[in-house]
Amino acid sequence: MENGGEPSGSSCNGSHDIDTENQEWEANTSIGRRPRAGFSDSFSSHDMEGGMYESSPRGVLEGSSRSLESETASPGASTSDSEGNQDPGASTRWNGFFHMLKKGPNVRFQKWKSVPKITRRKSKRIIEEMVPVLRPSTDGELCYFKSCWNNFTLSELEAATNNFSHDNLIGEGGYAEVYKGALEDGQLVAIKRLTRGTQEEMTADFLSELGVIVHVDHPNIAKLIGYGVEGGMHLVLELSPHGSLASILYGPREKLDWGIRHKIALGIAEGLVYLHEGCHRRIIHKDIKASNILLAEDFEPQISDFGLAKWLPDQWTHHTVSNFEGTFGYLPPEYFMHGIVDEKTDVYSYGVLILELITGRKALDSSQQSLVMWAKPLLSKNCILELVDPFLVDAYDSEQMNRMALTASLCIHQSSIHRPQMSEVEKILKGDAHTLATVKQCQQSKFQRTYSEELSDAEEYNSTKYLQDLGRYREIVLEPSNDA
Ligand SMILES: Nc1ncnc2c1ncn2[C@@H]1O[C@H](COP(=O)(O)OP(=O)(O)OP(=O)(O)O)[C@@H](O)[C@H]1O
Repeated sequence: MENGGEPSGSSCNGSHDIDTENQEWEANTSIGRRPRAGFSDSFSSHDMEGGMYESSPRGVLEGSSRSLESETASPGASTSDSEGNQDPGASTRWNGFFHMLKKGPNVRFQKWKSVPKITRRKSKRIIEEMVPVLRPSTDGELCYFKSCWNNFTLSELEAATNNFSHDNLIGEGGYAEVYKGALEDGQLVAIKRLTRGTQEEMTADFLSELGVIVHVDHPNIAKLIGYGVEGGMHLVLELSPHGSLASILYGPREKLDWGIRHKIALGIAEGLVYLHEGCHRRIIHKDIKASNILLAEDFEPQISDFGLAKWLPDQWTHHTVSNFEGTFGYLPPEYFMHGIVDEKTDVYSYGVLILELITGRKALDSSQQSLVMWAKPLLSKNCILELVDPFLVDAYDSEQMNRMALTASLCIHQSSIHRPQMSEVEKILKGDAHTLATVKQCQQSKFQRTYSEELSDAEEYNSTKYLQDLGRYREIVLEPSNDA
């Protein structure tokens, strides 16, 4: 297992900071594209009542654009439904939506205020009560898109970025180039310009990201300032002066003392609690990784890149994707094996991320060694000293370190049912002994009940299988047809 120098996770789309990632990574990026599950997902629910909820931000945006379908119609692009059937109307809806954005639309988006957690077991009546809140209404909660976010013209974006000059390029991902810019009033921004993938992939990414980010409002979520749809698809975000966590953790790491690492771990946990439990909708980010964590001036972390995010209706147990999307090294076994996505997908990725903060090692190193596989035996023997990043020497708070290591081991549990919820993670990190005792007790009883299951799981999904999956995935990504 190596320190530094390699990509953080093996991603078919891994985003990176321009200055810090190596050439090998760039090769991966240029070949690999993020396969979109949005066109072929199946939405698995045991008790879903068909059609009641939109399944993703795209659903809401399409919903908004449906009323404008007659405005613009353009044959050509199409998308598919959850069964993979082609939907020729999708292109029309998207075109209608973009047309509407260009005009400075009266599309109404609702800011999701924080609400008490509503469990999946809540009655149908309560779920139905929530529905109108999620749809355009006149309850005063709605805000008008154009009054909240700026619709930038292409010339404004060009002026801000010196014509998208290479000197202003601060990051690249699987779908986007990110440019530093200064608006007319002097505000510094990051302009994310979708440049890679097919038109459909870029549109799906744009709609997913816009559809989530305009509805969320939390100190640990990246802030949207506006958008631009002239000459391409652009998102204008507040600039994070320190770039991404990946750029610092695998760059000038001395900036990251223990206090900052702990602050980052806690802030990401709070952001995820908000996404999972604090919004009216359950939002699964699906791509939590070091390059998707931006750092504000005071190193407050902000979760960014909602291109893969999914909304889950309350009564759905999980969502199933049939195409792989996401980043190797950060994804849990049930995702590899069955395509299952729920909150515990993010919990697992979060566990990997805090292991990176503790160890200074990447989720996958250059020889495809998994950080999880390396750290698990050390965690189970409580060999904290062997885990800790040598850069820290012994400059850390031992209690906080123990809690972080314990949290990591809980979050990367092979079986999703044994992983804590993010609200429990937050409490454990803050030193809440009662929550820790409850989680441990709960784990023990689950362990007793599912011991045999656990054994068969362990046989089914071990490191060999992980590497096989990795190999298979790489083959798919490297297939020439993917670049066609
Ligand atoms: N607001 C911002 N401030 C500063 N840097 C940013 C900002 N947004 C993005 N970046 C930089 O650009 C990189 C790529 O951005 P992002 O991850 O959003 O692109 P992407 O194409 O959606 O990536 P992915 O391949 O993960 O889907 C980030 O890792 C970060 O280094």
